[in-house]
Amino acid sequence: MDSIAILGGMGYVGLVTAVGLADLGYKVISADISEEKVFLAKQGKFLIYEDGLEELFQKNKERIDFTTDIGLAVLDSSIIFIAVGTPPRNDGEADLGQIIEVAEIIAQKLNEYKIIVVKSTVPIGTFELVQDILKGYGKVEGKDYDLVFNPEFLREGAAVHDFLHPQRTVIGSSNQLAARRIGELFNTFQSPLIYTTIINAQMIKYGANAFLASRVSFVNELASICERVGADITVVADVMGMDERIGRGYLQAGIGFGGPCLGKDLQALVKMAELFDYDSRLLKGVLEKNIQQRKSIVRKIKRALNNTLFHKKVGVLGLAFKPDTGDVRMSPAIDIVKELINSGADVIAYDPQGNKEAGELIKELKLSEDPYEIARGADALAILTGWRDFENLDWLKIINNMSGNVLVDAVNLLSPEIINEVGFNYIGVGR
Ligand SMILES: NC(=O)C1=CN([C@@H]2O[C@H](COP(=O)(O)OP(=O)(O)OC[C@H]3O[C@@H](n4cnc5c(N)ncnc54)[C@H](O)[C@@H]3O)[C@@H](O)[C@H]2O)C=CC1
Ligand SMILES: O=C(O)[C@H]1O[C@H](OP(=O)(O)OP(=O)(O)OC[C@H]2O[C@@H](n3ccc(=O)[nH]c3=O)[C@H](O)[C@@H]2O)[C@H](O)[C@@H](O)[C@@H]1O
Repeated sequence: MDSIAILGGMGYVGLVTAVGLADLGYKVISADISEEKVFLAKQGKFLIYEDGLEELFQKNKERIDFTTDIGLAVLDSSIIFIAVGTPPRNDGEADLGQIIEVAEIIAQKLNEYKIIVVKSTVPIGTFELVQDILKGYGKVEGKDYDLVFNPEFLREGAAVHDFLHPQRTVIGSSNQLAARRIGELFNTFQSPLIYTTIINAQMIKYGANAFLASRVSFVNELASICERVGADITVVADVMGMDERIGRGYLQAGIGFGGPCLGKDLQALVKMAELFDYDSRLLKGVLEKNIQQRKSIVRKIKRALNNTLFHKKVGVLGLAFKPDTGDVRMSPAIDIVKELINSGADVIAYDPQGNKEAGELIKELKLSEDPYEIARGADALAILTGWRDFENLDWLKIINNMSGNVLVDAVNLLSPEIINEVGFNYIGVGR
């Protein structure tokens, strides 16, 4: 049976892939440069929280090893998955530094034929770069190694579920045999296995994320129009989604898309298009609308407070980029909080899971572990993440703690009728 190395094995994708492949019965070596993450993992502790991950790990732990020795992981495996990060550079292009680092180590340590599977989201040109690195060490494609792209479609917060129940598995390669061997790893899943070229697989991954982002910006654009004409976007989007051709997903208007992926991949796609002489004005518009959306939330809060944020006390509920995760990376809430603070507001925030990470990002941000505490003396409250728990807060107790009555619900979580009845001045998005 194949033994599998996962490089970047302590990241969101790497760890879930490692645990998931172990659950499919494979022996896995999860290798990562982060000494801290590997040290904790050896004790069965992980820095990321994903529903079901710990249980799945406990069930399969005899099949998983953790190491910081990337070279050893390469030597000891017949299939190498690369799941390192591809963060955005300042200009929006994907930073391939981590990919280059691991490709160099693979090239140095490759001792016999292995299949190298890239799981990270990587732009066109990356596979040629990896081939060049391997060639530089005298490694010959087809003899010493073959390359496969197996893009990942999991969502944070539902990562284990998405790994175990993929809607499709995409295998891109120019080598049929290598592609089939990787496809076989996943052949217990009921979903379709798609074999295609590497370039198609790359465009499938970027296309999927760009389309999800476009839906979000599209519904936010409609919301902006609804707001002005006096319609309710929640009703409009709900009924639009009943048409099977449109579908219900990603039609929730609100604060805009955030997180480490949709925005990054959309920017990378725009840059990639530019490198191939195409100016994608449509996709640039999607990004622009997303930035506008965040600004419009700040404007709503300001307007409701007589057009000034200076010395106004604003309580913030939610910092994570979406509910069910503590991840605040590229969270719209973080940008909004920074803008409020820069405009002179006194901000205190609460997130069920993201407080610690947010505090590291915004040093001057006051945090509380108690949602009622942030309302104390507040002129306005803003809901910036759609945590379901917020729906069940005692809103009467909250308004009694406040000095004002403004509630900006940037994620359209609450029912305006119920909340207004409590005495709030409810302000949603597109309704
Ligand atoms: N987070 C997500 O939900 C999804 C991410 N992706 C893609 O998967 C890739 C990984 O994303 P995440 O898991 O979120 O990133 P991450 O930042 O959580 O994990 C990357 C891991 O790689 C490690 N690393 C960095 N340099 C290394 C090196 N030279 N050798 C070994 N390990 C190294 C880091 O310590 C870290 O643990 C990205 O390309 C991303 O776009 C794709 C689908 C979903
Ligand atoms: O490539 C990736 O990294 C992943 O990116 C997204 O997953 P994720 O970033 O975890 O989050 P989503 O659940 O897709 O949400 C993205 C953002 O859109 C926002 N959103 C989503 C849906 C919606 O209707 N409205 C809306 O504003 C969310 O609040 C969040 O900020 C994709 O959904 C995954 O398929 C993909 O694998």
